[in-house]
Amino acid sequence: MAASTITQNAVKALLYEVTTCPKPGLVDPVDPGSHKDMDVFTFIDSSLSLEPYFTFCEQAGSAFNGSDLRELFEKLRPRGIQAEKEMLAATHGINTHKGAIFSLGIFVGAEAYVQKHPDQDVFAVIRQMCRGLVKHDLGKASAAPTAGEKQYRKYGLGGARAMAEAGYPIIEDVALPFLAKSTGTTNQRLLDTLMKIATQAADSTLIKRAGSVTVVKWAQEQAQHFLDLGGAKSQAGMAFLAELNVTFKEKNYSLGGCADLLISTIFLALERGIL
Ligand SMILES: CC(C)(COP(=O)(O)OP(=O)(O)OC[C@H]1O[C@@H](n2cnc3c(N)ncnc32)[C@H](O)[C@@H]1O)[C@@H](O)C(=O)NCCC(=O)NCCS
Ligand SMILES: Nc1ncnc2c1ncn2[C@@H]1O[C@H](COP(=O)(O)OP(=O)(O)OP(=O)(O)O)[C@@H](O)[C@H]1O
Repeated sequence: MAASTITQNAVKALLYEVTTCPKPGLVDPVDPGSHKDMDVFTFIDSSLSLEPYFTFCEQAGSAFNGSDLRELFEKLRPRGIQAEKEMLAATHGINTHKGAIFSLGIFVGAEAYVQKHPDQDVFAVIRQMCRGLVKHDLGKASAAPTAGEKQYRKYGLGGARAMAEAGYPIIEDVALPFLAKSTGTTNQRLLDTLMKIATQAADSTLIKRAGSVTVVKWAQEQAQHFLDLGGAKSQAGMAFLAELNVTFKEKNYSLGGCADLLISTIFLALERGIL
């Protein structure tokens, strides 16, 4: 049976993001960036493996009729852990989409819920779904802390979880309006939107790889400089982006979190006919 529109747009969003080129440090069709263990084909395999997961998230969102939306998030989470395993089976053990399984799964569930409850707003629904998430996940010590858990202890940054609990303000207030107003080819619009996200995000993948939080301000300044030069539609912008890609690869930097935020932005843009 063909997947529904929501699920198709989720998979499409993953494929649009990896196709966008050239992204600094990230995997795209001509360059795996700072990710030597994967390439665009790994991302295609990973994206298609996640279709049953998005179908689940969509059905769960569509069927949910309770009064406490945290219960919807609690339904998605164990299925998300299974989806991580399915991704790793499809990629022979490589983490291509861990962050996207988390954030896009939330968006798919929320969007399906909103389609059944059209008086509600998707970002407000996400805020209700993820209420208390940072305290719940990061408020206790863990035996084998992840990068996100370590950064919470060291810098007080809540990473992907804090972004979800706040209802993704970077997407609602910055990325989606920016993409809606953007012009040019799809690739130019998506590159500019990625860099717009990078002017504001505190990306836990970047912090982990740099081993320092000061990298955040540096990366935000680089992204702003690219946009100030005229972005993807300008020769100066594209020349600067090529230099930035070299710097990212030399330093083994990656904007994995920004890529995930772009993926969810693309998903909503497809849902709303902006792309
Ligand atoms: C919260 C998640 C992303 C794990 O976080 P973790 O502490 O392992 O890592 P970390 O915080 O560094 O981020 C993981 C990924 O999130 C993305 N990310 C990084 N920064 C950001 C940001 N500011 N905003 C959004 N996404 C980001 C990146 O892709 C990164 O690789 C999720 O995988 C999770 O909940 N894992 C626990 C198991 C689980 O419940 N899985 C199912 C989720 S539905
Ligand atoms: N096009 C892309 N290229 C690379 N990473 C991406 C891309 N799109 C999204 N990401 C995100 O970046 C994350 C991968 O980052 P990273 O490779 O640092 O994680 P890791 O495999 O846990 O760490 P390491 O490679 O240091 O062992 C994934 O969770 C994924 O969600």
